[in-house]
Amino acid sequence: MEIPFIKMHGLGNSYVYLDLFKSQVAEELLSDLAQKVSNVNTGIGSDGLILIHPSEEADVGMRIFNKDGSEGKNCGNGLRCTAKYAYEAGLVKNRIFQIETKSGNVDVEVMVHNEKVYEITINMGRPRLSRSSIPMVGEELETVVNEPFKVGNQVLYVTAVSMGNPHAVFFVDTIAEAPLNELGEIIERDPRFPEGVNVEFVEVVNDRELNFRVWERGSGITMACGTGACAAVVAATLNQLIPKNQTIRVHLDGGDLMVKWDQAGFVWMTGNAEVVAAGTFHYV
Ligand SMILES: N[C@@H](CCC[C@H](N)C(=O)O)C(=O)O
Repeated sequence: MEIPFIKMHGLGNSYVYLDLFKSQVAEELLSDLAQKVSNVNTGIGSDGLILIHPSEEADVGMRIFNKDGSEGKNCGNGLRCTAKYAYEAGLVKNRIFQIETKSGNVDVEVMVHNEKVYEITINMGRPRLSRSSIPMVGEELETVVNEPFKVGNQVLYVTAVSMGNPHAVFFVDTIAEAPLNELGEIIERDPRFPEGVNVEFVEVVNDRELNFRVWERGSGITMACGTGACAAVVAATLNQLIPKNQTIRVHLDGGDLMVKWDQAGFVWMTGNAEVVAAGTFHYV
């Protein structure tokens, strides 16, 4: 089967995108297709697959599948790429529009120069903080902030945040010491997170900057995670490491995102998105 695709990335977090306004793929093939396109040797090479589809609730819809074929409910970098594509391909006519995700609709604004989108701001909604909304097992509390979290012989301290998908944030003294390879997969699959978790290590540089590295659920180490950067700002605020209602520059492996958790409780993310390639994937 020949499947038309576009490859895009947000700060190096790359996905193969299918425009389902133009073509269709059967639901039962999607998980397998995500694994195949993601393979760097036998596929296109990406962190997963994203579907851009017609929506009855918003202007356009987005679904995300991780590299291992599992479906996620939200994707910050994917949202910026979807927004860029939707505007440039004429799926939407205005610079301000809505995208539907499996975790709700988000408001989007694209900045345009010569008909090209060069920056995207997304209202990522209010973080969900209760233990059951992560979800994380244990006594239901309003928040899970700096809670001791034993992994093997070590005790780490976790702050848990849902941005529509689950994040476990750990603060480290220096980002170079973030134990991504050693602990990323172990924490992702820890039974205390029944749906798995995205794992972030964060260094507070000062009250306006964070250094950030991520192990993503279903994809492993990636160069950036938009929902993760939002979760990091929320977690740093909850731990009183940065002030609320201030724009924070988050340094990810693939570049920077600007994130603000505002007075009304909404998290705003601003960054760019790039098109890498377009073509046809030969799916067998
Ligand atoms: N890269 C994403 C998040 C993708 C989904 C995530 N791995 C999950 O399973 O929740 C982002 O930019 O937010």
